[in-house]
Amino acid sequence: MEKLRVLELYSGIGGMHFALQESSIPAEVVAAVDVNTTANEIYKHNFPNTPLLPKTIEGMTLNDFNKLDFDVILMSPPCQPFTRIGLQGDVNDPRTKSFLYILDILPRLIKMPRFILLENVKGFETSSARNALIKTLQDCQYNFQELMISPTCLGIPNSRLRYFLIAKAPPDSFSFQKTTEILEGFPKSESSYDTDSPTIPDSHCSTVNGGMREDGTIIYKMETVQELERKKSQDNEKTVKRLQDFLEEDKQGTDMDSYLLPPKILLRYALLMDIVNPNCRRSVCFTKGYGHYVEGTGSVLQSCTDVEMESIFKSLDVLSEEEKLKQLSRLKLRYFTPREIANLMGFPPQFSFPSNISIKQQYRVLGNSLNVCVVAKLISLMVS
Ligand SMILES: C[S@@+](CC[C@H](N)C(=O)[O-])C[C@H]1O[C@@H](n2cnc3c(N)ncnc32)[C@H](O)[C@@H]1O
Repeated sequence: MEKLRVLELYSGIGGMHFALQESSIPAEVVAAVDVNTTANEIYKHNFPNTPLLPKTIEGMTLNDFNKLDFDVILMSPPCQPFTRIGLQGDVNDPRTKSFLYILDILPRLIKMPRFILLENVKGFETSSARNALIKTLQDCQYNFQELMISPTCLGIPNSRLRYFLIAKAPPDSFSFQKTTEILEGFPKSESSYDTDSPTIPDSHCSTVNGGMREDGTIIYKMETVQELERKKSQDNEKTVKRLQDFLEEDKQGTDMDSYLLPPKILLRYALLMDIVNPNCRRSVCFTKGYGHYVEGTGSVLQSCTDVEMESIFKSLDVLSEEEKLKQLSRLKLRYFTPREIANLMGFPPQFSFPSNISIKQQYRVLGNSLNVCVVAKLISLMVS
């Protein structure tokens, strides 16, 4: 098979490029396009030989696209216009402009790409932008399939439910039976997990419900019975790996203490966080605010497993601030490191950050990226 020429749009830190490598499809990225300086620096650090265009997509002319002579588009357009907790500006949000521009360019290309893969947040499927995408693909006679997939489908203990669309130009068709429905998980024949095991309910990256005391000091977690049940069933799901497989060793040189939750955060938010331990088989979606905003941005790790979490939380209410802190500190709650989040997101060991990129920036770009294993499997599925 001749090498496929791939155009990576909204390339960020190169999640799509890593997925392409992971899929083992003979291919080369002929151009990556992104406007973000930090993301571009990280991309260049990891893929020094890939042509990276640090410009806006709408700043590229039809001629620029034609000259790239690509067979595949891999893209994850900005998701803020479609997030369920956001304003849902959809096509009226200026951040959707570049995507609409791509849809306008597509039918006018000298050579339309054979394959297109798009990733976006849950919420995109009900947007006008999605309808415009479907109309363009139908007008251009593409075969396509929409899917909603979380890495838990692949036995990875992390929820990151995302919308995907894979498209194939005629006369090629998919190796699986396509449907007009949005598939939940991979097509049956393609995933032994899906056929052999029950679907694991995904947390949908939701934030944890909470409430504040009248004096404003402590926020209580109001976990529903269903949430507790879901967590329990996820932790019992033997086909999903344990978090310990994704953690960094507490080796010399990694200053794990710097990831411990500071006392102020512990006192104020400990009851609101999604706390997991190395034996768990789940974690919630890590977003770009992780390590900065506390609520709903990702799980925190109980690194001292000798202490029973329930025993600490049970009596917390009646304790003084000082005692509370003492009790909570016994759990050694810490943030996941960027490397651990990258591991959960399927980034290979050779992925790294340039030394000048701060931890906050690392969390931010990882939160904007994607699960490499999920996309690798989708690329294989699309091209086979
Ligand atoms: C959801 S992130 C994609 C992340 C990427 N897939 C990764 O693995 O890191 C969207 C990216 O689109 C870029 N972007 C947003 N609007 C753009 C535009 N008009 N032209 C080029 N890049 C844009 C942002 O800088 C951001 O890096």
